[in-house]
Amino acid sequence: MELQVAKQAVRTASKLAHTVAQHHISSISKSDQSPVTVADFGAQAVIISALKQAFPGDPVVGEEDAAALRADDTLANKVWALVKEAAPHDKNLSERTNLFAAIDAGNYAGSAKGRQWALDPIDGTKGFLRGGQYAVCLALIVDSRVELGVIGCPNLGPRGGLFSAVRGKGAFWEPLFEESTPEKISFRHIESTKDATFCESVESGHSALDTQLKIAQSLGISNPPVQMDSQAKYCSLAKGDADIYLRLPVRMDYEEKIWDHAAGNILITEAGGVVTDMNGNLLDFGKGRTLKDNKGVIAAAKSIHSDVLKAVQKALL
Ligand SMILES: Nc1ncnc2c1ncn2[C@@H]1O[C@H](COP(=O)(O)OS(=O)(=O)O)[C@@H](OP(=O)(O)O)[C@H]1O
Ligand SMILES: [Mg+2]
Ligand SMILES: [Mg+2]
Ligand SMILES: [Mg+2]
Repeated sequence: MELQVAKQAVRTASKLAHTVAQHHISSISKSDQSPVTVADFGAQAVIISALKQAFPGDPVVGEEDAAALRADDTLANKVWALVKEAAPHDKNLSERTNLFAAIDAGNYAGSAKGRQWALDPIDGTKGFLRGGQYAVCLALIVDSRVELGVIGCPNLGPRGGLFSAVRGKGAFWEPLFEESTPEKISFRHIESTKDATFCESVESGHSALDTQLKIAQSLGISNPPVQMDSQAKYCSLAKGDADIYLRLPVRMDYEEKIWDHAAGNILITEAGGVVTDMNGNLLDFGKGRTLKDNKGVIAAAKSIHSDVLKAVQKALL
């Protein structure tokens, strides 16, 4: 039930974003200087509305809020038109006033106990703006642990990708905009770290790419890294296109957001990988809206994760 609802909602939101991407996209700048677009707001509205219909009692930790729309009627009308086109029969979104409430329902502060959804309506908004990779990411967290994750990647591969994982059930790929049987995916088998390929951030402000280069060298890696925005990085590892994703903090005061990692986290573990922080601890999704207790992210195949962790710790001594 949860999986079907999450997949349908991510498909609808991905279609909305993909439609916006066919035209010139403008963005507004949030208080942290990061960009947000009409597609981020629209995708958050349709996903939260679908969740509230199926699971009215479940809280949602979503990235966006409706403040900018409440203050700008033209912007609100644009988002409303997208939402009506993407989800014309949604009863929770029958009037424009419902739009703000749906988006603002993502304001949950997070908790260590019980169910909560983590939603990144568009992850990699910068990638979205440059026509690169971006991802619609939704995860169900129960008692601080991710139980289900769904990621829509409109630009990953010729048919896009809908990635999904449920704890204990494996990781799957299917084309994003067609109905077809999901295919099981997994990490590729590699014997040694020297054969590995990194998948890394595009933004040097999001991850210490210079340090990562040194770590790659210390692991004997000569393959050039693959750079892409968003949780499409986790998807690439899970389907065996790359082997290591490092996200090493550039600023020690930055706390990673749970919606930037939750769906990718279970996709990795269900595809045969391991995710820890740079101290080797599992990510704790029960500390609020951020991963307060973790610094850095290391995702890799089970067979090489401990070697990668050692190399990271040596490089940061
Ligand atoms: N300083 C800093 N450090 C780490 N992460 C940050 C930082 N600033 C922003 N963000 C978050 O990065 C999210 C995008 O990450 P990506 O992996 O797509 O970025 S990139 O590959 O580095 O370009 C991006 O998510 P979206 O806003 O959903 O695009 C942000 O939540
Ligand atoms: Mg994000
Ligand atoms: Mg986002
Ligand atoms: Mg953002």
